[in-house]
Amino acid sequence: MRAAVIGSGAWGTTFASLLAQAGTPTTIWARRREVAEEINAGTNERYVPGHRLPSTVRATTSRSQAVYGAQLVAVALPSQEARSVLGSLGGTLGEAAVAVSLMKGVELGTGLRMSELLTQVLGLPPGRVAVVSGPNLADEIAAGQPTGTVVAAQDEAVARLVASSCATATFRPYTNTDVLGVELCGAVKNVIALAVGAATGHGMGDNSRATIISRGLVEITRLGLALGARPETFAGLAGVGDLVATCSSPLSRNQAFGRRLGEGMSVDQAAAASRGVAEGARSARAVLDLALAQGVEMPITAGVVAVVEGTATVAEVTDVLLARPRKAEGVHAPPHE
Ligand SMILES: NC(=O)C1=CN([C@@H]2O[C@H](COP(=O)(O)OP(=O)(O)OC[C@H]3O[C@@H](n4cnc5c(N)ncnc54)[C@H](O)[C@@H]3O)[C@@H](O)[C@H]2O)C=CC1
Ligand SMILES: O=C(CO)COP(=O)(O)O
Repeated sequence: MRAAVIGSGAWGTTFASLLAQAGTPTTIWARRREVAEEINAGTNERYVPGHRLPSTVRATTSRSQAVYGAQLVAVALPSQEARSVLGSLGGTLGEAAVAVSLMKGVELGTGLRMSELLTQVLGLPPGRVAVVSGPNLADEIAAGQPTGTVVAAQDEAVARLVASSCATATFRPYTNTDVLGVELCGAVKNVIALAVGAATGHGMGDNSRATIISRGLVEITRLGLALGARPETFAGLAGVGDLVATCSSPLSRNQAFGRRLGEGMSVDQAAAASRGVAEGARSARAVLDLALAQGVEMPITAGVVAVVEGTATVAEVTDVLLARPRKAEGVHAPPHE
């Protein structure tokens, strides 16, 4: 077994290390030559500072060379860049190769989840595309801290294959066949983490944070159910697990991005200060468009879109959310009369 990882950022490099630790030699595609050379010398200080990479992790700046002969091709790019980066690989993967999305976003304009995008751009049947999503802050995993994750694929056998290729003594994958649900959880929790950060930056405390997390989970669940996800997925590692990790960890880039907005920075300033991609900032609009098309209400997500697009301040969004008609707690509860 040989694997390729497209993307040499925090998660791509860390996931490549997991694959290598699990016994699968892995080649990373890096956009920049100096990053590829550094990985070949055993480190990636910008994205995985302070860690040595296994010797069976290699890197190249040639996409076709990275995927040549790979039975597993994992993709860890910013979601909005995936289409353009992967375009040249369409139809080049081996007969039995499996593509794995490590990304947590929704494509703007098309509303495609990343597994759908991989299917389309790489020319693969949906059954040969898997996703990995869960409470997986790259810095902690690179440091060898234990965590669980979810590997989802339509075909349980494909999910098991991917799970066995990345399982280590500290990285414990569970399998799931609810690809849609697992993927939506990952994309929407980034939007909710951004909202939590914005509230914190604006001076709100733990009660506000917990309220946004809980009502955020309702939004994720509402959209997921409307699109056909399975309810139990939301209570699992990819749902509650990742929502809690991202909304409570100071390591989260999405939360930090939101906090900077809450403190008064512009979107451009917050992006410039970010340690890496903050998917929630760009996927929020795509998620909201999906919700609008389904007639699903997502008021926190709508608030994030308004702040990111500059049509409302954090203070104005807070007022709007608090002034909404009161209702019962349920996912589908109508407003009180
Ligand atoms: N970092 C983390 O803890 C985790 C990240 N993810 C997800 O994985 C995906 C990738 O995230 P990270 O690796 O953390 O991002 P990152 O910001 O650390 O790295 C992104 C990588 O993509 C490359 N890139 C950016 N724009 C590009 C372009 N136009 N063309 C080619 N390459 C480009 C960068 O050079 C870099 O190598 C995101 O969807 C993220 O939500 C998922 C789980 C954990
Ligand atoms: O997806 C993640 C943790 O599971 C990483 O979150 P951030 O992109 O907000 O850092």
